Amino acid sequence: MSTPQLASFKIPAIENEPMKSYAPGSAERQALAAAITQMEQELPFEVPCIVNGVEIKTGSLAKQPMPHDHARHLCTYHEADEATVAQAIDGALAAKAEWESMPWNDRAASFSRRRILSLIAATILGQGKNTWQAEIDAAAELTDFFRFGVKFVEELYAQQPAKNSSGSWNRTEYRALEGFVLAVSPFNFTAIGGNLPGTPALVGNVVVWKPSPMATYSNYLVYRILAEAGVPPGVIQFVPGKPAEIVGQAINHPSFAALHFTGSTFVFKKLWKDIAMNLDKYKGYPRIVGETGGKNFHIVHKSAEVRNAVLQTVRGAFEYQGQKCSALSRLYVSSSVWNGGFKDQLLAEVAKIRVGVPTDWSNFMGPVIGWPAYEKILGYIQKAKDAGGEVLAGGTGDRSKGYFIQPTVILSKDPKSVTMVEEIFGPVVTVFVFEDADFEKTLDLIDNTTEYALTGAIFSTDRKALITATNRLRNAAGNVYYNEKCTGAVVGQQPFGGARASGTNDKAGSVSIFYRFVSARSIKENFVSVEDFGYPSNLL
Ligand SMILES: NC(=O)c1ccc[n+]([C@@H]2O[C@H](COP(=O)([O-])OP(=O)(O)OC[C@H]3O[C@@H](n4cnc5c(N)ncnc54)[C@H](O)[C@@H]3O)[C@@H](O)[C@H]2O)c1
Ligand SMILES: N[C@@H](CCC=O)C(=O)O
Repeated sequence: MSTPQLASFKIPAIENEPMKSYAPGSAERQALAAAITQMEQELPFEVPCIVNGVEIKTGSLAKQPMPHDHARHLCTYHEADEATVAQAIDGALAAKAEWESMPWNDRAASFSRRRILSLIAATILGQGKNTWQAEIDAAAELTDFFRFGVKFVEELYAQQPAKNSSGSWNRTEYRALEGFVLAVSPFNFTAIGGNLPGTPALVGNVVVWKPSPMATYSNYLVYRILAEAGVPPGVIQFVPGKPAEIVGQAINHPSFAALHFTGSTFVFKKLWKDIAMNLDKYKGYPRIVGETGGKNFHIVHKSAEVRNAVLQTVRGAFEYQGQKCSALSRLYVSSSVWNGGFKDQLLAEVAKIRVGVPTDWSNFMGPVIGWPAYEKILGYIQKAKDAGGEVLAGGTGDRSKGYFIQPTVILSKDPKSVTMVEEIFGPVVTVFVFEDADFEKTLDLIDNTTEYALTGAIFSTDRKALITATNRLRNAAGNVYYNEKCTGAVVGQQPFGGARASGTNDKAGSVSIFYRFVSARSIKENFVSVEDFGYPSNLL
């Protein structure tokens, strides 16, 4: 028997989750310190796959090391094998009918969660974020994704045909996709881990979720939080393990209906091609949603307020060790500003940055995520040097205990040198100084230098310069900031995503993304019987 829905419910008013400051002596600092200590005492945790709400221990074990202390690991996890993935897909498809037909308010209730302290601690220890970065991610952004998601779906469902001809009623129904959604999430945001399965599930889809090996424990806690909040068994299947195998098996399945991916451009393009090659296997045309890499810029006009531009640059480039898709990595500065104090202030501020374990409150930067990232980032610094780049700050690393790289500033005379073009995903910013008179030429350069188009910021007190830059850079970034760093988009405030090689720009944190995970059905009901098949125009 279907469940009656006896009212049109309104969701409670929502605001962005207030962020806690963790100031010295505050209750939240004390509580978080205790949660971290407890987690450190209890680790390593054992993480199973979870299929149909049941823990599966395959026995094929992998570790998630802690990037600040690589000899120790936060968890050991069971890698999903072929049988487990098959069971996850079958189980999700079996859970689909009940979930998609559940009254919307009941589905929504499972996503109206509150912050969880252990998730912040897991993000600090497992992904190397300092407290503030973990707070904006695992507490604020995750909560916002879910709560605003509920509001966006309410808005989506309210979109109904504008007109009804006399004697009829038109309705639009937002069906879940036919089949299952595959969510493949990155290491760098616990919130994105939750959002990738959460968004499709909110609109009634069932999801097979493969988390990043480097964020397994925090993502497992997200799964548990959702399950405890009421997401039924089978609706989200948690299958950590070998990426290529698990993802390959899922996209080979005839019921594969959508990919919800965030990660590198390289992997996304590969998956898109694999899906295209499988097209004849599928029942429909799979939806492909992917937010990927960036090569984000700041341009500092001669009219810029220098102090603000410097400090925003430091945060944009070095927060979370530059491991945000939105991180600043190419900086264009007008020569009068560069020589008139920007350079000196930038280097003085960078020299103040403390790099070290994320559990030490005074560290602004922590470790990069792992050994391959460490090698890759230092490799890019070497390539920049080989190409004649001048390392003004940093350039070195220490991997004896954790993967630490100093904040690095490179000055390049060649605006198309390798570190101006390719995504590094680490604490490295390359500067190009342009003549004041070449502002417009530099805008074209920004537009043409990389394949990416994710975020950018314009620093100027001259409105005309802001307008010119905004127009000339129309397709160079999906998120643009004036006099503010190019990172830190907030759900419900700056819908996030870029175009070109940076992704499908479906705007996480807005109603737009939900359209990608529904397949609308138009229903027309007629209340007036016809009396003859002929038309008045047929009458003689
Ligand atoms: N645009 C955005 O919103 C956004 C947000 C966060 C991160 N990112 C991007 O993500 C990247 C960093 O994250 P990452 O290192 O986790 O990315 P990644 O591409 O290495 O991994 C992303 C996911 O894909 C999986 N994967 C890796 N190789 C695979 C393969 N061959 N087949 C199938 N799946 C595979 C990984 O296990 C992970 O779950 C950066 O490029 C960054 O710019 C983008
Ligand atoms: N919300 C983030 C984007 C996440 C990318 O990794 C920001 O804008 O900093």
